[in-house]
Amino acid sequence: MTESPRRILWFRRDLRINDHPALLAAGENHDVVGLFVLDPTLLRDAGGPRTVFLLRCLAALDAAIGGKLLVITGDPVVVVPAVAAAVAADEVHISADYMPYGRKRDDRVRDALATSGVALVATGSPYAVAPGRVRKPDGSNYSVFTPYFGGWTEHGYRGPAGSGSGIVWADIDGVFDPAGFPDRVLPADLLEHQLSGVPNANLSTVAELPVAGEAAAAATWKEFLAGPITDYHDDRNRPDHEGTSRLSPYLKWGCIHPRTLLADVKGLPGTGPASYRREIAWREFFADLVFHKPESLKWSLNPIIDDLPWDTGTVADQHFEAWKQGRTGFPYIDAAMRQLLTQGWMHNRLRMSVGSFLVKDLHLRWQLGAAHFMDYLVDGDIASNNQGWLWVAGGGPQASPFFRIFHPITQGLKFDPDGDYVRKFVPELADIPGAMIHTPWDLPGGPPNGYPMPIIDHQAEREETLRRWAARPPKPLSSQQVQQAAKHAARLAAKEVAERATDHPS
Ligand SMILES: Cc1cc2nc3c(=O)[nH]c(=O)nc-3n(C[C@H](O)[C@H](O)[C@H](O)COP(=O)(O)OP(=O)(O)OC[C@H]3O[C@@H](n4cnc5c(N)ncnc54)[C@H](O)[C@@H]3O)c2cc1C
Repeated sequence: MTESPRRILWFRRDLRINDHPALLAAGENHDVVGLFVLDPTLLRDAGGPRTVFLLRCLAALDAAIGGKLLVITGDPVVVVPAVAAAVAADEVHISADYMPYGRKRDDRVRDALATSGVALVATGSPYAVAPGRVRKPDGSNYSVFTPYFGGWTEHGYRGPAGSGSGIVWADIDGVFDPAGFPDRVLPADLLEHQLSGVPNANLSTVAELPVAGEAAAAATWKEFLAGPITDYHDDRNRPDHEGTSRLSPYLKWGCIHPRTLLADVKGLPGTGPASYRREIAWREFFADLVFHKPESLKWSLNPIIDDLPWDTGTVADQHFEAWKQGRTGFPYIDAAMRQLLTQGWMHNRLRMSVGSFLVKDLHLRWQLGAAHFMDYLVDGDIASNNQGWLWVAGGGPQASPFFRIFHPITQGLKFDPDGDYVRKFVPELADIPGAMIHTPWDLPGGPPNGYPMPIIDHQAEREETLRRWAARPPKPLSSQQVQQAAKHAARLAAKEVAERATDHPS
């Protein structure tokens, strides 16, 4: 045992030192040991861009705490108690995890620590309002965004937790025996990604990942606050503008906390900051939905969607491949799919359009698209991604109706009117001026430079989707559903256009 009391801050999706309630709790009258566990189970499902970005975030965190971050590969149920014993810590502090895997893991780690009298203490979460907190007056959870947003606003959230600069990072040299931890990963390996020994780690990456870490997150946010936020309400729908904050990868790994963002936009005039706050609430709403309905990570909550006849076989496989590679022959769709491959990111409007294209033009299951997104998105977040796909596919409680089908050409003409977005990611078409880029098959001689002809006829596939929907297996409605449908129809008749325009995650 050593003289100075120590606690562990087990970092997970909170890779920062400021506005970090769990870190402040750990550091109260104690030196803190920073620990991150590279869990092979989580790495198995993480795509290359996300894993590489994570490693770079860890390297940045390590530098920020004077090179004192312990990174160890293994099952947290084994690693966390072993490190607690090795550094003689009496408590392990965490930001609570609300996703299904994280909740179970934390329960197991709590039990394992308890056998040696060490407490697992949770303070805060990756959200401004933790999942499960916002409830209807009758105690049930919300399944539609607009009322949730009202409840979330009424519930309120705390201000930022303050700076972590006063934390004393424990000096464990001479206490911690590295020989007992052969799976320790050194900072240099994090940066260089020399992690061939880490089970399941996918280190294939894309060329253009954002700069990682807390300082980069703060700089990105500052830049957004200094300008683009003013026009965010309109610009967030324009993939040809740099109109969104690009904070999603940082929010994913907790390099910045939504509480900080919400505090900074509070009181700012205009529609931009108000819209931004609403988008942050979408992230919280989706986490809340998954908290209450973890099964929605795999299946549609409306079972009719999964029961529809979906395409399989050779042509379906070819279509899926063309979609993944950005070679469908629809420039707006292909630009987005190529942005995903080269930047590990895609604009929200395009996430909806390419999703609709996969599900309603190619008749492929949403789960295929969700998995491909998780392989490539640097911001890949299980709750936002799956609920985003459920929204697109009409499979969630808060969803676009299945019969709403995005048009792959008119969406491009509307949101990328001069074709600048397409031009950036589809070099074969770069010489086509203006809006003509969206319909290259109309050019004399067809699409240039080997760019493909459309792989499907949108109008025909749209009709096919509607045909399959009309022929869906009948499912009798309960009397409660009949009443709800009648109320819903009356409400829609009153303000249909306005409701549909605002009640979708864009
Ligand atoms: C099919 C589909 C899959 C998606 N997968 C993910 C994912 O894996 N990870 C992810 O973070 N977002 C996902 N989104 C939501 C959204 O597309 C991204 O959050 C957004 O594009 C990130 O860019 P930004 O940070 O510039 O967003 P901004 O417009 O600047 O928004 C600020 C923040 O608000 C949150 N936000 C904005 N829109 C949404 C939304 N529709 N749903 C949930 N949160 C939102 C994000 O945290 C975002 O960083 C998905 C959306 C769809 C339709």
